[in-house]
Amino acid sequence: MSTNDLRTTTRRMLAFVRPHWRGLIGALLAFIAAAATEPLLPWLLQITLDSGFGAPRASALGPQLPSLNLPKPSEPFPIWMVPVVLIGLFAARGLFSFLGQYLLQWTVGRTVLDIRCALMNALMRADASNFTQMAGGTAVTKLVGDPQQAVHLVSNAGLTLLRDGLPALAMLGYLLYTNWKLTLLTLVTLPVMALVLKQVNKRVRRVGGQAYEAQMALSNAVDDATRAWKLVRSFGAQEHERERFSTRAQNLRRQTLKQVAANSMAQPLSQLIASVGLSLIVALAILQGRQQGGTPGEFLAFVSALLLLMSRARHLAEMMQPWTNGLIIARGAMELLDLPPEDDRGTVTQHSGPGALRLHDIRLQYPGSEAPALNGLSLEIAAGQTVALVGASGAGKSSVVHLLLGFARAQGGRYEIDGLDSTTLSLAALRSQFAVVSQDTLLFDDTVLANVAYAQTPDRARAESALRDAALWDFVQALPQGMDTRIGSNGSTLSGGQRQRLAIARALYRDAPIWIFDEATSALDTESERAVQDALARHQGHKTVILIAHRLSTVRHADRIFVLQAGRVVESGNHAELLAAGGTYAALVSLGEG
Ligand SMILES: Nc1ncnc2c1ncn2[C@@H]1O[C@H](COP(=O)(O)OP(=O)(O)OP(=O)(O)O)[C@@H](O)[C@H]1O
Repeated sequence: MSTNDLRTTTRRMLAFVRPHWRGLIGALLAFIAAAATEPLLPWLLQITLDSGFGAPRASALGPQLPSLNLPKPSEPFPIWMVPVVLIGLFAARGLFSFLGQYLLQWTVGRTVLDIRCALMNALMRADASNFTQMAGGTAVTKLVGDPQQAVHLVSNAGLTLLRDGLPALAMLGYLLYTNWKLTLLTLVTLPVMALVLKQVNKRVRRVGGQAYEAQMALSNAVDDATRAWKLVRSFGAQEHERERFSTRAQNLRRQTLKQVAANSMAQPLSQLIASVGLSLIVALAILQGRQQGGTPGEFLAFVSALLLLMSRARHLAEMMQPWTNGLIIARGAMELLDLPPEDDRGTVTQHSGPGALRLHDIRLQYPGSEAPALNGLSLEIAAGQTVALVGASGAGKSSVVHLLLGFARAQGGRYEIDGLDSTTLSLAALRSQFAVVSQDTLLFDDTVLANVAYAQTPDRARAESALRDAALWDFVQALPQGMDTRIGSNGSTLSGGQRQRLAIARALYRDAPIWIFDEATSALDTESERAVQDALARHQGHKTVILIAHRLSTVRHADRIFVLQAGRVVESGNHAELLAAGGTYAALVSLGEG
């Protein structure tokens, strides 16, 4: 992490804190008020001693403290005042401390919330390509753990800056006032100390970055092992996963140790430099005292003030490490803010058409891949038509879906929807035209109803109709809480076929003009598949339906079948026409039947 990165991250953090500055100022005032009660304690003690026992007896108590030039009570005060004032003082101090902590945490909490929401926002806007590279655990750590930890570390460091910085300044003023020559000489050691601390900090930043990466790798290992728990157990791979985890955990331990070692170097090094400076100054002070005269009291006052300043300065130097570590974590999390967002330049934000599609000479190549996934692909689908895309694995069927939904942009060719160039539509407007059931069934840890009416206002009657069409109504009705039954993480309490039918019901519920079924019935038994096909047939003519299936029996009733090969359409027609043509489709059918 470079100094520039540190500065940028600090600016970014401050931008998140700024809206909550009132909380921060409130906390600061409360801390100052709490600190201000401290000198009152010795003063009260003095009053108690001087007046509580009657008239002051100078001979017994020795000389008055010269520095405490405070009002002296002349009359003995009533005894009941002792507990009242003492308790009142402690109560005020406690209250201000509590208020300071509370307001600080309020500010921290608000800031963390804002950062988390901004990160989630960035994640939701990020281009699809980001998700193919990002591990699930990474996003969780960056959104959940990192903001809290980063703001906590940085705010604690900031608090130290206030707690020690202000008294250090005051002490410096006092030293300059009493002996400016010697004090200025003391400051000579500062550049040396700054140089050493800079070197230490450089190392802290480097090993801190490595420790952060190691932590991310560990989170991802846990994410893999829990998400793929069935696979892990069926492969008997628990030991393998344990070892993968243990290797990464060891690495994190090593990196953390290096981090702690780097952090701990700051204190002894700064103390060593300080001791050189201190011995020099003390020697000079004695020399000055001998030559110019001066009382041992003056000498003692100067040296003790110097020691106090150094102790504060040491705390300030130590503050750099948590500050840097906090910023390293913050930068890691805020990387999400820099993810390239989706290319959403379309200006038409509302579209409601019949669902006609035209792709002409499309060329699509994924970033980083050698060959284009779609290479001169052309096809036309009239509104209300049911069409099928077939072809060998890797022919480009799913890439057509990616293109239609705007997850990937074509590098060449033209994609029209209802006669409009798709790039003129905003992504939200474009996607509102589709309901998709994808190859990998994705469900949410919520009720059946919430899954069917996903991200829309739930309408029970409409959900029931969608569940009936998806041949799942009988099953849902028999559940203990019907549509209000929770289905577990990714629908873990359902069978594969039930999960797929629920995903179908979700697509049917969405009132979009174009339905895409990408291998959507692969997990269904023949009876359920027939039921879904019957439901689709009932909508035929009202909806544009795109079916993608390896089992050709499921697409034979389509109005038109497009056969894809190496990213382009090589044949099209209905089942009978394509069989009669005796081309690729006929070969695929005979392969399937054979
Ligand atoms: N995100 C991606 N990044 C890079 N290449 C990709 C990506 N997705 C797909 N591809 C490549 O694009 C080509 C077409 O893939 P696509 O998924 O469209 O095929 P498909 O016909 O749907 O295959 P299947 O029937 O196996 O699902 C393949 O060569 C694949 O490796």
